[in-house]
Amino acid sequence: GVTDQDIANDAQTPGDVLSWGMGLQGQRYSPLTRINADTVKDLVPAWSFSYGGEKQRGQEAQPLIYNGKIFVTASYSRLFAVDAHTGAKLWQYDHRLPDGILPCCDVVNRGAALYDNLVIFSTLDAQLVALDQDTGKVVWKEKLDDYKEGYSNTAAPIIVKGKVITGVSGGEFGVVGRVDARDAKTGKLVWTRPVLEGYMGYMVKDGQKVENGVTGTPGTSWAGDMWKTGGGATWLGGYYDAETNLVFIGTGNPAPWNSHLRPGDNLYTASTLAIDPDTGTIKWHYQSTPNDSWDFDGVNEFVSFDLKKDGKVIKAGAKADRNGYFYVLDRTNGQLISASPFVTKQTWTSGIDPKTGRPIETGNRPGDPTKAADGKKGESVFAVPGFLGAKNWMPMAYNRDTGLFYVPANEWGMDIWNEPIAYKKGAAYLGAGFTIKPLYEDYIGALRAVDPATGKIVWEYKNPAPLWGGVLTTAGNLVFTGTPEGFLKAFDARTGKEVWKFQTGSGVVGCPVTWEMDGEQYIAVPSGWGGAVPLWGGEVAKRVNYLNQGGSLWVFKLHKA
Ligand SMILES: O=C(O)c1cc(C(=O)O)c2c(n1)C(=O)C(=O)c1cc(C(=O)O)[nH]c1-2
Ligand SMILES: [Ca+2]
Repeated sequence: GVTDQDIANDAQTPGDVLSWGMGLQGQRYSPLTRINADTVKDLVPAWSFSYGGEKQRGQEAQPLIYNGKIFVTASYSRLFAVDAHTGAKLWQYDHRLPDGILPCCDVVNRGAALYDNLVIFSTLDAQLVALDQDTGKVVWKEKLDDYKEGYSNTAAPIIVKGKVITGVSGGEFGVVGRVDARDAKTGKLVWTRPVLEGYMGYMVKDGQKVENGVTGTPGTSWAGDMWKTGGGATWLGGYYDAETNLVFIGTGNPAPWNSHLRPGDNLYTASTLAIDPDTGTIKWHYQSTPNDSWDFDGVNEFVSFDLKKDGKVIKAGAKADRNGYFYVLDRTNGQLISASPFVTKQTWTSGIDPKTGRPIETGNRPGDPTKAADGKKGESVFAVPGFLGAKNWMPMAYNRDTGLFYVPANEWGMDIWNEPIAYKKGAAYLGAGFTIKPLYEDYIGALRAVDPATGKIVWEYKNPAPLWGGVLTTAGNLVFTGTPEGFLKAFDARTGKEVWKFQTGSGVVGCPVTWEMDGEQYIAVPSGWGGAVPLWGGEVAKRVNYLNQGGSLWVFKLHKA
């Protein structure tokens, strides 16, 4: 079975892919070189596997590879085990979902975690399920929270020292964002850490709840009782860095979207948190969007890397935030090193104050509805980025050879206005209306190579439709990502030149991975258009809706002459 040591070594062992991020730091970098910028022209399909059924929605997952098997999750909380050599189905698990689930942004799932002989994934009705890797039978199942209150789960769990670490979705329903650690073999809770100031966390000792401290004093960052239903969903899960022994997890938007109802910074929403995996203590936090008024959310992944600057090596981490800034922080203490825009336009700040780390706002916020003539609709403003973000959930990759981050970015803005809203359990809690708008005729998506030492964009690839898939980079000087137009594409990691593409038959919003098996290198990526763009993208979505939906897993290898 998969051990803690195997998981700790994941990034260095190209024969398997055991964790979300292809290694717990989340660099999505493979040392493999057989498929490289020269040979990639000979990359051809080895096989493809259809997910079947009528449940054809966004396939955002990152496959896992272990022991000749591929474990891949699919829309509607399904999980397939497939023979990595032949593409034959080994087994399939269909989670029985109740009618009343409340996912905000499509019925997606981003992947599983492997531990011992288990494959563990979370479901849209906010459960965590552990299956036997050989049979697909349920070994344990735990309720994370109540789906009727708006809790759901779309993220891949991670395993840190025998514990399975999860977040929750539901920021659009006023849930309480939190991080949980459970014993990966049994599913039993070890600790829980709410991420809204005011809430108490606790550990479980001998079956008893032992409180382990409040998260802060809400009075200073939240108005009144607003913190109690304040969102901050941890909906993308986290990464872990062994050098600092910290779990890095992003927190989403404060609830409701209407920021006039919750004056203050609203800690710890729209932040990066560093959490001690042994106790659940928050060691540091960095809030990128205080009092978020645009659904900039901030859940984006924080990727650990060694920053080489002025002849020194700094233990750093980087985050391409939905708010348009590429942040580099000292990952030992959360101090800001740099923040640079990675999109061409943003309207909400004139920059990030390097001393305080806070945004310098321009006042480009939707107006207060209580100040409007009719008391119902506040002044509408045009704001950039749009609420789907300069970058959404789709994970970037870091290449240790080029020293560059590859960021799947989008260029769009929105008209946004605020409306009155009151909290009601299980109902949408926005208090805002919006229309997303493209900025440019010829592209929305842009894959950008960002130099973390300077913040400069070294190259870019422009895509007509928004980019919505994860990124993979390799020592073969390659970067892979998918497009809603149906392609998996490969780029030269140094120049950005497109060197290969393949049409998969539906939009690619999944996360590609690579591994080595019997002396050959393979690439796998799920295909299947969906996610938030077709649901919320308005006129933007029309730019892409020429491909059918449909779920499948594509696997490629080099053609032998
Ligand atoms: O606040 C939340 O709880 C939450 C959850 C999710 C999710 O679980 O997928 C998304 C969002 N917010 C969100 O704001 C968003 O833009 C989004 C896009 C997607 C997607 O899978 O395409 N999910 C989500
Ligand atoms: Ca959200």
